[in-house]
Amino acid sequence: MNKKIEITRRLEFDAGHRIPHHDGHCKHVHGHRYVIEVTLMGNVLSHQGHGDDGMVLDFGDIKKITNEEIVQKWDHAFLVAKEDHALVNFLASIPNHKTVVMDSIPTVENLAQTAFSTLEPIFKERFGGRLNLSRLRLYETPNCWADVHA
Ligand SMILES: Nc1nc2c(c(=O)[nH]1)N=C([C@H](O)[C@H](O)COP(=O)(O)OP(=O)(O)OP(=O)(O)O)CN2
Ligand SMILES: [Zn+2]
Repeated sequence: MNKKIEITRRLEFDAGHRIPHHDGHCKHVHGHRYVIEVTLMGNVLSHQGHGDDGMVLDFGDIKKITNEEIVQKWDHAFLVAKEDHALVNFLASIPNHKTVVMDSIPTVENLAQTAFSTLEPIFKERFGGRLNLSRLRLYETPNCWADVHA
């Protein structure tokens, strides 16, 4: 019996953003402690004598890839929409500021979709298609999150 199993690794990062046309307080520059949960689906490996025996994938591999591709890029960065010209120009005027200019408004939905579409092909390519990114959850606050499903 070797059923497909989902495993999830959670990582956290801090970033600034604003939603420029928001009707409420989110139009102001502010930040969040984001939490990203990366869920992979696959079969449990039967690799007697290997470190990954009994695993879908070592949690350490999920951590390493998610860190390299998302967390290190977005942590302590300001995530700004390219259409938010005033803020893009202001951030560009600060020497060495860590700014990530996004194609879309940095809502939690859009950030989650960006993270999903960045990570999905990487997991597929590195693990020979035996795994798939089945869900990516991004929390913007403890009460607000978005899920992207494969
Ligand atoms: N669908 C979305 N709605 C909102 C988003 C979003 O990304 N997608 N973002 C915001 C704000 O940026 C903010 O992050 C959320 O603020 P708020 O609703 O105040 O959330 P809190 O958890 O801080 O609310 P509490 O009332 O303090 O629990 C707004 N909407
Ligand atoms: Zn916010």
